[in-house]
Amino acid sequence: MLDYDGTLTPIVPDPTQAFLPEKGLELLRKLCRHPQIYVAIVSGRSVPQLRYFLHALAGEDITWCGLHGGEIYLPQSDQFLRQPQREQLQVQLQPLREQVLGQLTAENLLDLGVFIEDKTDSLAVHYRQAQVPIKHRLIELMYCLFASDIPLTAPFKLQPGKEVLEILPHTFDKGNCVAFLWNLWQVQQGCYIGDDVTDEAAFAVVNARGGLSIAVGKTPGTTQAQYICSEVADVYEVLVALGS
Ligand SMILES: O=P(O)(O)OC[C@H]1O[C@H](O[C@H]2O[C@H](CO)[C@@H](O)[C@H](O)[C@H]2O)[C@H](O)[C@@H](O)[C@@H]1O
Repeated sequence: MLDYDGTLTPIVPDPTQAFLPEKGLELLRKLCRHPQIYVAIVSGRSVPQLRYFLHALAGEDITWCGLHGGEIYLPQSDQFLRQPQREQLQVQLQPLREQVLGQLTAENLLDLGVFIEDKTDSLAVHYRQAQVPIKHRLIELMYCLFASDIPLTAPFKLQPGKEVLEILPHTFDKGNCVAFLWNLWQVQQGCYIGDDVTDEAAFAVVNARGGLSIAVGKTPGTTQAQYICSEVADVYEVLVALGS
């Protein structure tokens, strides 16, 4: 089970440009064709976005988990699983979307390197390209909104990531997603590789089930993962070892 951004592909300034290097594609293809391995991508991106970036793997036996587990496509049964309350949550997200957009516009933050990636069921507010004072102001605004307007924000959590704050339903969680796949596949030996705070929930589940957890770019003491790799190139070495 593999995270996408920062794990299979290096972090880049523009999220629309996070294409998978050819070597990563080759390794994933090989793993997908391995008779004893199930492959899943477990990402904060939506499933359609992941499949766009990885269109070269179309037709391969790969399970797609998007929106931090909020949606899962299982190719074996051709099933697209979504959270049961999805439509109601989309309706509840709309006034919060308008509130966030209104506040960012009022403070001109959208002209200063902040932008919203709208994933329909969730919003990612990116600030990688903003100056430090702007980042601080944005973070303050978002946390104040969540602390002050409980009726508006209650169905959602504010989840930090790499230079991003995501607004998403509480049930969208990589730990739940990994537990679901583990049970579905009746995994004997599982491995999860990820790089971000959102991957910690997945590490915890894998650790509790006796699997292998690997964090990318972390320092000891900052992650629950059992092992650390320093960069994406090291992840590829692990994939080579897993496939052989
Ligand atoms: O769970 P992941 O696969 O790691 O996805 C997490 C988020 O990744 C993307 O944003 C991050 O990567 C961008 C490209 O390298 C980078 O520009 C941005 O600063 C990072 O936060 C993606 O845009 C989000 O939707 C994902 O939730």
